[in-house]
Order: sequence, then C-alpha cells, then structure tokens
Amino acid sequence: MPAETGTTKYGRAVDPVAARKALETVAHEPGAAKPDPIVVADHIVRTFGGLKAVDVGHVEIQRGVITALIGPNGAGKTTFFNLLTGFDRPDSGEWSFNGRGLNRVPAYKVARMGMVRTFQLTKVLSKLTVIENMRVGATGQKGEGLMSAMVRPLWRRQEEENTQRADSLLERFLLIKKREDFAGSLSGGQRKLLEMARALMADPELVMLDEPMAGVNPALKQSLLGHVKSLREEGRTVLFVEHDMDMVRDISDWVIVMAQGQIVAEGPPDSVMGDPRVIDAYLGAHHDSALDFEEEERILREAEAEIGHEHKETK
Ligand SMILES: Nc1ncnc2c1ncn2[C@@H]1O[C@H](COP(=O)(O)OP(=O)(O)OP(=O)(O)O)[C@@H](O)[C@H]1O
Repeated sequence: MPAETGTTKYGRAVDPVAARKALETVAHEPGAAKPDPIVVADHIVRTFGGLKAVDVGHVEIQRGVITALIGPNGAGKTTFFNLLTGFDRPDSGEWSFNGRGLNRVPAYKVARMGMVRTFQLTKVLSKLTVIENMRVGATGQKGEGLMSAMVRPLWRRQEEENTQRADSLLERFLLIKKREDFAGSLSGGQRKLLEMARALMADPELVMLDEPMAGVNPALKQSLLGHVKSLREEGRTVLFVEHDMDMVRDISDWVIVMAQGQIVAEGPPDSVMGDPRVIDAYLGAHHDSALDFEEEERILREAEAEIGHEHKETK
C-alpha cells in the first residue's frame, strides 16, 4: 500500500513537524550535522578533464523535511544529484542512504532502495501514453523474473495494484483526463507533473527533483508547489535543485548552497538568503576575469534578482 499518513512502506514513521523542529538545533554552517540524516556524503569529488565539478567535503540531508540545493549555473548541483543516485560515478568519496553505502550501486537499485529522482529535462517517454509511462515507474515488480512468469496470478495482482496506484496518482496530479494520450502531446508543465507522478509509483522515501519549476507556467506552479509540500506531509524527504527563489523561499525548510563544486552555506531560507557568502557565490561564478563597473553592476543586479538579497549602495 502507498504511504498516506507519514509511515513509509519501509516501516519508518516520520513526523514532518518534529523533523522540521529538530532543524532549529542545527548550525548554519556548510556540512552541519543533522539530527536524523537520511543521506550522508563524504569527500565526493568528480572531475571532468581539469575541472572539479563536485568537491563536497561533508553533507547531511535531514529526513522528513524539504531541502533546497541552490547555486549559480555550473555550481555542480546536477552532477551531485547524478552521483548520489548512481547515474554517474565520482573519482572518490563515500555516501549512504539510510546508513547503507551506495558506492557502485547502479541507479535502478538506488531507486528500489527508496531514493528516486526526476531530471532537469524531463525523461517522460513521448511515444508511450501517460498511463504506460506510469507503469514504467513501478519498481520491484513481481512480473520481472522467470519464477514470476510461472506464478502469473501473483503478477496479475501486482499489475492491477500498479494500475490503481497509477490512476490515483494521475487523479492527484490532474492528469487523469490525459491517461490515454501520448506523453509527447503534453505541455512542458504537464510533463513535469507526469515525471513527478511517475517517480511516486515507486513509493520512494526520498524524492529528488531537478529544477521542478523550469518551464512550468504560473497556473501549474501553484499546484506543483502543493504536491511537493504534500510529499513532506506523507513523511517523505524531498531534496530539490531550483533556480526559482520564490519556490525555494516558499517551501524549503533548509537550504544548501553550492558554488564551484563546494558547499558554501547552509541554513533556513531566510538566513541563507541574507548570507554574504551566498551573494559572493553568485558573483564569484562570474569572476574569472576583471570586470568593469557596468558589468559588475549588471551581474550584481542579476544575482540580487535570483536570490532576493538586498543590495546596499556603497557609492
Ligand atoms: N558530462 C560532462 N562533461 C564535461 N563537463 C561537465 C559534464 N557535466 C557537467 N560538466 C561541467 O561540470 C560543471 C557543473 O555542472 P552541473 O550541470 O552539475 O552544474 P549545475 O549547478 O547543475 O548548473 P545548472 O544550474 O546550470 O544546471 C559545469 O562546469 C559543467 O560544464
């Protein structure tokens, strides 16, 4: 059965209010220890040629809350997501999910363990219908092995359960009327919803969303926000990468900031948005060469617009 009231299928009861409250004791420092971490990562390095795309000394993700991972373009956020979920391999480092080491665990096994992610550019299968896409999202099906083929009734039951689960998710994500349409015919926003709904077919404990708001129109944004919050109310943990700072402010309990592969700040949204290290991180991303005054002002305005930091005139 799907998790409905804060108890995951993994048998762990999660109280989202207590999980959030526990964050009050956490230091606002990069790499801060969390009271109940679901993910712990150490010394993760990934280089591309001469570029250190990810260089994370230590990070912990608190269970039962919504954590945002922010940072300027090229900071290493997506690469870090890929590493954690087995879609890429680091040069070095260790990380665990629920205390189980994930080094060399392939992506499909990571998903079966309860850690499921979506992609920046959606990977819905355009030539499959919406409901077929949902069935693809179900993991650990009994119909996969030879033994299961011999016990077809069991497999049948599993299929029926999957269809029921898919239909209730499609209702929830307002996609039920599109059930038989090809996913390729959906709008960008609807594809994002479908990808999130499909991720939930696996009933994950940790949902990782890579830029869920990119390309979504304002009307759908509100319902997406509601869906992400409801994941937390069900006792799931959410980690998301996002450039939309309204979303970050609105729904995150904790924010982690990456710049040039490293974690440079952590804390609740209000504290992080006012942290000078964060504006430095956004500015630093453009600081490869000397800037003239206009250029510097323009970049400062862009950084302010993104993180909502108040720029105090110095001249
Ligand atoms: N497969 C790859 N080959 C070479 N370089 C890569 C590869 N993937 C990422 N990079 C580089 O690694 C750095 C980090 O990229 P990444 O996509 O992880 O950043 P990001 O923080 O997710 O950026 P954005 O917010 O723009 O999505 C960038 O400089 C990028 O060009």
